[in-house]
This record gives sequence, structure tokens and C-alpha cells, in this order.
Amino acid sequence: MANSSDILFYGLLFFIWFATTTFFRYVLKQRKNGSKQIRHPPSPPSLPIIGHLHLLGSVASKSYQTLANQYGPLIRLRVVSSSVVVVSNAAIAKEFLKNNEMNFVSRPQFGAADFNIYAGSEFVNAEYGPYWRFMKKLCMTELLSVTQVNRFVDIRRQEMMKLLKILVGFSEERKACDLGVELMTTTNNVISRMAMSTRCTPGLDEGRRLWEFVKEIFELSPKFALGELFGPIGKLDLFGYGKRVKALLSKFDSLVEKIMVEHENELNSSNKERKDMMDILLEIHGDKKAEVKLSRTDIKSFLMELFMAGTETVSVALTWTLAELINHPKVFRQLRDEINTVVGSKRLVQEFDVPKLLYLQAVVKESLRLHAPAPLMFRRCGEDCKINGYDILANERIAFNVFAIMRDPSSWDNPLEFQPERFMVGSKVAYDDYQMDLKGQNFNVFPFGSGRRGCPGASLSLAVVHSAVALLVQCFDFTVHGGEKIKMEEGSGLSAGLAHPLMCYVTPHLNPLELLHLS
Ligand code: HEM
Repeated sequence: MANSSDILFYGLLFFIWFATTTFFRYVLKQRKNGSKQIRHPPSPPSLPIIGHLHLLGSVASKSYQTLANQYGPLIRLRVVSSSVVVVSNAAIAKEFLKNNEMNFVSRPQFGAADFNIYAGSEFVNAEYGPYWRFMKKLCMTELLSVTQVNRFVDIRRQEMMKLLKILVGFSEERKACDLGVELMTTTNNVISRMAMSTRCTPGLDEGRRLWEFVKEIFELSPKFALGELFGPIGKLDLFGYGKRVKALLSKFDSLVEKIMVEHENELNSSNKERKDMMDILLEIHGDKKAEVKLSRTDIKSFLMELFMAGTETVSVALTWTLAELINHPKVFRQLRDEINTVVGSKRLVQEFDVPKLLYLQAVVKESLRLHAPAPLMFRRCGEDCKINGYDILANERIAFNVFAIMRDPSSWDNPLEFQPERFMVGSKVAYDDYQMDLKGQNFNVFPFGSGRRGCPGASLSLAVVHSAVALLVQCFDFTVHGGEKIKMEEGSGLSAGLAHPLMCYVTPHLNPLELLHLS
């Protein structure tokens, strides 16, 4: 067995080998690029081997924003053997995503495929091609279409009512509540029930276990992707994240396989009134004439990606919106007045009220502007091209810093202020620009991305966020311990949630339980 000095010796040897090869590869690449006279976007001064690693903090979008302020809205960063071009203003984002859309329609791969049991079945990071096109069309016309989202309105209602009851419980016990956790549970339940008719309640084990696997995979993913920085050495999985991701994926897979078999038995035995996403996917799996043959692995991979893309983002959007409302009592009161005028105090607000609640829509847009739940959006360059006079090379990764763009002082007055009024009719800025439907046509505010690759979950997200915010404001007052303000600090996760738990006390304004039977 090797003793500790052996391990130290081999470790050192390994480090020297790694450092020298990376350094020489870097020098060779520089020379090769130099001979072709490539004009990369500007870069901050870098250190040998680690490149710009020392300039990056724990919240990538914020570090990129700081660097953009110093070196410009189009920069190129390198960390060890991996590079990324970072875009930090709306005009340049439009140049990539609209004027050259087809060249930036694929996404880069992160992490070694060896540890991903779903490698080859991915949708979110799939190459632009027949499989992605088929799945995207399926999302837009069936799985996440407005019609399908509307079909599940009662499920959202039931989950919202459960949330209200839980909050009444907290208020009766006069206990502080972690609002972020409750909002996360509600979001997970809505998505799990739409996806495969499971819930994440402690009593119902399946839903909760699914949620825990997805949460752990979500938390591990950025660490796993770090292997990337070490080039081919990343495959060795020195920190063991790859093996952990693989083990979690296998557990997720077994659980979803079990739910899938239950769905198949149900589909064979009866005519289900309402099909969830798994039912729809299984029908396509069994359809011999389907345009694309969907395997069981494709279905499981797709459902996992939906959970990853959908649950954290929606609950993060909800948590930030509530935090802003608690910190801005005037906005909170104005929103409650609007709900009172449109809905009254004799029934609970419903989803069909939302089109008339313009201030509510403005509050949610402003919150998405200030707190992008997906702060960095990644694409991959298809072929060498020039953007803004700089060469962007094939396969180069592009990070759109949505966080920085939506706070850019050259596009927004008082960009760091929470001012929903900017999205109301008669605001100083052009109505058309601000009232657009967050569809990615206005590159000053595109929290759901843009174009073919834009988020297919936007309608579902807005349905959940609007109704939850409206119900909470209609029914409760929220206070923070000692009357303090909530610290609006971003955490370091993929979806940039609040760094600290949103702990608050709730007091009923209207008693939701009394209004429930009237609604
Ligand atoms: C507030 C909530 C959400 C935000 C802010 C958000 C944001 C985004 C963004 C920025 C992208 C990348 C778009 C691009 O590259 O142009 C994206 C992609 C995606 N989102 Fe969402 N998302 C949210 C909720 C959801 C939900 C609820 C689902 C599904 C249940 C979902 C599913 C997806 C999928 C599947 C993709 C990949 C689409 C593709 O590559 O074609 N998202 N989302």
C-alpha cells in the first residue's frame, strides 16, 4: 500500500506534468492563433496556467459584470484550459442571438459525458438537430403549451391552497416561516404533478425522493462541470463529483422507471381523462409512426431536465418577488389595492384575474429584470464568424450575462431600484418596448432567453408566479424579525437565489380559509 510520502511525490509529479503540458499547449495555441491573425475579444491580463481564475468570485454573473465594466461588453476569459466569451450588453446580445441566431443555436456541453447515464439523450444541451427540433416542437405544442398549462389550472389552485393553509398554520403558532422553502415545495408539487402526477409531500415518498435527487444533482452539477477546466484530466474525476452525479442519476432513473411502469399499466387499463407529460411521452414511445423514436432513456432524461430547468428557477423568481415586496411596503400596498379593486375581498384571486392585474404583471417583470433566475445563458458558436469586429471561433462558448444586461445603466434609469412603474403604461420609456411579453424580442429584458432556444416553460412559470404572488399579497402581511429589511444578496447557485433564507412572520390580512369555500 502507498504511504503518504508516495502519494505526495506522485501528486507533485502529476502537478508538474499537468502544469507544463497546459502551459506549452497554451503557448502553441497562441502562436497558431497569432499566425492566422485572429482578433479575439479583449481579455483582462491573465496569469500563466490559471488564466483569469483569480478574477472570478463565487457568483459568476457578478464577477463577469465587474470585468465587463472594466474591459467592455464583449470579453474573452480563460480559466486553465477552458475559455468563454462573455456578452454584457443588449446590442451585442442581439447581434449574436437575433442577427446570427443560427450560428449560436446550440449549447456547449459541460462535464465529462462518461458520468452522465443520459449522455446522448439530453434536450437542454442538445445540438440543434432533428432530435432537439422534435422535442422542442413537442414542448411548445403539447407538453408546455398554453392549452396544456391551462388544463392543469386546478392542480395549481390545489397547491396554492395548501400553501395558504401552511402559512395560516405558521401565523397561528406565531412561528417564523422560511418562505423560500414553502415556495419551493409548492413549485415542485405543481411541476411534478404536471409531469408525472406525483407530489413532494413527506407522506408521499416518491415525489419527495425525486425532488431530493434532482436538488442534489442540481447542486453538484456546477462542481462536476469544474472538471472541464482541467481538459482531458477532468475525465479522471479527481474530486469524485462525477461518480456522485452518476450514482444520483441512477437512483433517479430507477424511481422514474417505477413510475413509468405504473403509468403504462394505467394507460393500458383505462382511458385517462387528463394526460400528464409522462403519458404523452409514453404514447410517442409506443407510436411506431412517430417522427422520432423516443426511447425510455430519452423520456427519463427529458423529465429530469424539466425538473432541473423548471423547479429552482420558478421558486427563485417567487422568492425574490416576495422579498422585494416585503422590502417595499408602498409597492406591496399598491398591489394589494389593485387586487382589492379588481377582485374585491369576498373571494380569493384566481388565475383568470391576472390579465386585469396590470400592476401585478409589472411587479413580476420588474422582479425578473432585477433578479434573473437564470443569470447566465450559454450557447455555442457553430462556425467561425465576426461579431462587433472580433473573431468568434467555432465551438467557442458564449455566456450571455442576462443579470448584467438587465441591470445595464445605459438601458435602464436607476437600474438597481425596484420600480415596477417602469413597466406600466405611460412610463417614460416606450410602452411597446417595456410591455413586450418577455418573449425575447427586447434584449434589454429577456429573462427567458430568446429565439428558437428560448425557454418553453415561460407560460407555466408566469402562471405559477402571478397566482402565488397575488394570493400571498391578498391574504397575508409579512414582517421580518425586528422589523429589519431582507438582505438582497445573491447566492452562488446556478439559479442565483437569495443567499440567506427568507425567514419571516406571516399575519393573515384576509382569512384565506374562510374565503376558500366562497372561491
Ligand atoms: C422563472 C422561471 C424560468 C426562467 C427565468 C427560465 C429561463 C430560461 C432561460 C434563460 C433559458 C435559456 C434560453 C435561451 O438559451 O435562449 C431556459 C431554457 C429552458 N427552460 Fe426555462 N426558465 C424558467 C422556467 C422553466 C420551466 C418551468 C420549465 C419547464 C418545466 C423550463 C424549461 C426549460 C427548458 C426545457 C429549456 C431549454 C430549451 C432549449 O434548449 O430549447 N424553464 N429557461
